[in-house]
Amino acid sequence: MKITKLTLYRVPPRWMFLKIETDEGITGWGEPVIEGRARTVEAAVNELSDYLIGQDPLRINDLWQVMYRGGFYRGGPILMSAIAGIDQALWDIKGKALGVPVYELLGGRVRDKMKMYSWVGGDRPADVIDGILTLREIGIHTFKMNGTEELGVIDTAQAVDAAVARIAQIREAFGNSIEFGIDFHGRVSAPMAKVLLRELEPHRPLFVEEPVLAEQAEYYPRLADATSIPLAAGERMYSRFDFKRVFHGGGIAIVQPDLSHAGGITECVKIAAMAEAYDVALAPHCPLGPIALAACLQVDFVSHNAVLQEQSMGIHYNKGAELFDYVINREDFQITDGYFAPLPKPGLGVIVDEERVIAASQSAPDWRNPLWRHPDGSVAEW
Ligand SMILES: O=C(O)[C@H](O)[C@@H](O)[C@@H](O)[C@H](O)CO
Ligand SMILES: [Mg+2]
Repeated sequence: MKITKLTLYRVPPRWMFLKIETDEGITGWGEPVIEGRARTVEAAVNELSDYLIGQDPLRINDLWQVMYRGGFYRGGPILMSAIAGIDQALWDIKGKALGVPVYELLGGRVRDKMKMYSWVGGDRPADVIDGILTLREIGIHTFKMNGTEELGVIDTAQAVDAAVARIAQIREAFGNSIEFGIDFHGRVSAPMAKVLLRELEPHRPLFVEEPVLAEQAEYYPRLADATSIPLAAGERMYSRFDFKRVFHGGGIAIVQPDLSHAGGITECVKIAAMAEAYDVALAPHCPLGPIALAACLQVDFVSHNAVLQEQSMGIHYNKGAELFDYVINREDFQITDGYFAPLPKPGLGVIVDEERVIAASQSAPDWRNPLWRHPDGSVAEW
């Protein structure tokens, strides 16, 4: 079998889908994108296609090494997202060629269902209570929300109290009938993370995500020593080589590699295995589309330490399209009492509505994340 063509579609809300065609009529789909830099990843995928056209798509490991090691400069969000989406599509082709879901190619399922969670509240974490009440109606009991708005490197007791009060309200309203993670979203400095973690401790969040920016990873062990709240990170780490420093340094209880940013299925199953060796849980990051989610689920079902799966239904970013709008077999993404069933179909398990993708790609927005500023006019972490 030979790869004949790569086609990219940028589609609302902020996703990009890749279709890889072969000379035997089998096509694979992937989702290579970095939110806010889709056009840059588009260019990277097009450059990498030089290594792919004419090659055997079933030799995923070799193609992965060629794409990664073939360039003198490697790693980082753009290149690893491009490789990720291509890798997803190659696994999709292989599964379809052999008539089995990808998890069968990775040794079969270690579990019968996979626990998921939903976002509540938006960029500025307001009315999370209503969001939780609505989602509980459809059997979802685990949530995630942003922990703060803009926060200064050193901020006020008032700002800390506002962040904590929101969380206290949730526990007051729901007790421990629900669970929730708090995403600091990299908005919190190391000194303020220590303050916030201490104040949040009594409310027992399931985890605190990105307690500091990934570039401040050396603080993870110190912050972990200062709190009993499990710390999570990973969406802004892009390969085993980024994660190995975090495993070695310690402090992170849950790693969250993004299947569309960290080199795809080939790389993320290896990151999951490294995590297991350090007794670290896996909770793949996925605020993106259905192909990325399907790739996550393929890894979840073969990873003993997979504990939670993010998905973007109702997320505040999905303006202009919802998670399953481009999926024909949405019934396969069965959620029962907050758990996904394994995807039954060959490959990644997603049947893409190509017509709808092509139509939507005509009006794809150039999504950018908001640029926030502090009251003094300086740039704030979003
Ligand atoms: O946990 C999450 O989903 C992420 O922090 C998410 O909010 C960001 O990755 C966002 O997609 C960046 O544009
Ligand atoms: Mg996050």
